[in-house]
Amino acid sequence: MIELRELTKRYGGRTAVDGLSVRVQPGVVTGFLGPNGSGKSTTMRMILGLDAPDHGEALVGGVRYRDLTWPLRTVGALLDTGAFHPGRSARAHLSALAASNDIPATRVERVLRVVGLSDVADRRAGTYSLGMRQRLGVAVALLGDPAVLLLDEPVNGLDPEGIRWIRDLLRGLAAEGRTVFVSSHLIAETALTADRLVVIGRGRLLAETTVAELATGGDTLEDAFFRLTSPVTDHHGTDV
Ligand SMILES: Nc1ncnc2c1ncn2[C@@H]1O[C@H](COP(=O)(O)OP(=O)(O)OP(=O)(O)O)[C@@H](O)[C@H]1O
Repeated sequence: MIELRELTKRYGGRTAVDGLSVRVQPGVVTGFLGPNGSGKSTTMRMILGLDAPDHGEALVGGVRYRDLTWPLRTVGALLDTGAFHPGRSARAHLSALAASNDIPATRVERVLRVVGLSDVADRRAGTYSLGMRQRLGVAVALLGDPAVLLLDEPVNGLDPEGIRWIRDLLRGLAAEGRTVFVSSHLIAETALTADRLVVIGRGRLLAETTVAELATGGDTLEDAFFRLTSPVTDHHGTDV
């Protein structure tokens, strides 16, 4: 489980995340939705200890990230798919991470298989397409067999086959009982993957709901999403 308690982050005079309190449950995919600039990435960075909150806290399995003994074995994250050394192969990259996190080497071959990179595992990551880098990012997230997974806009830039692959993978991981928290600004795509939804705008919680509940209002999912977020969005779709 992920628990956010009054999580708050300010940058200068601007509040990027504003008193956010949410529980993200295991066993389902939870979509984390909001317009551009609404604070999704900042929230994820705070959960992962990459940014310090000004107020409140983020707990993973009841523990702050910085207090986890083996973070990679508790929470896997996909934040930035470009963050691989271009001269290193996928296998070398995963093997180094496994060794430094006390993860058995057998996990390397396992996650390479799961993400479909076994056949190209010795090629330099610098030669990978965006979709292959995304798969390598997912392999890193899965390496420690974590109970909690955090993915920031995982379908960005992927082709339809890649999108379907991510969708099936996330649903499978949730069905295994893991907590899967995935951010997006696209309600239609999120509705195909997620069961639960956390919707934010200007850093504040707008709704904690399910896809089914959101769709019962009579209008389309997209209309329901716009209705929720429009008070915090200007006519260009940019957060103001
Ligand atoms: N390092 C930073 N310094 C200053 N302001 C920042 C920083 N990081 C984020 N912000 C601001 O905080 C707000 C929230 O940004 P954040 O990236 O978390 O939103 P987001 O919902 O992930 O947006 P997107 O969907 O566009 O990725 C924005 O106004 C952004 O400009």
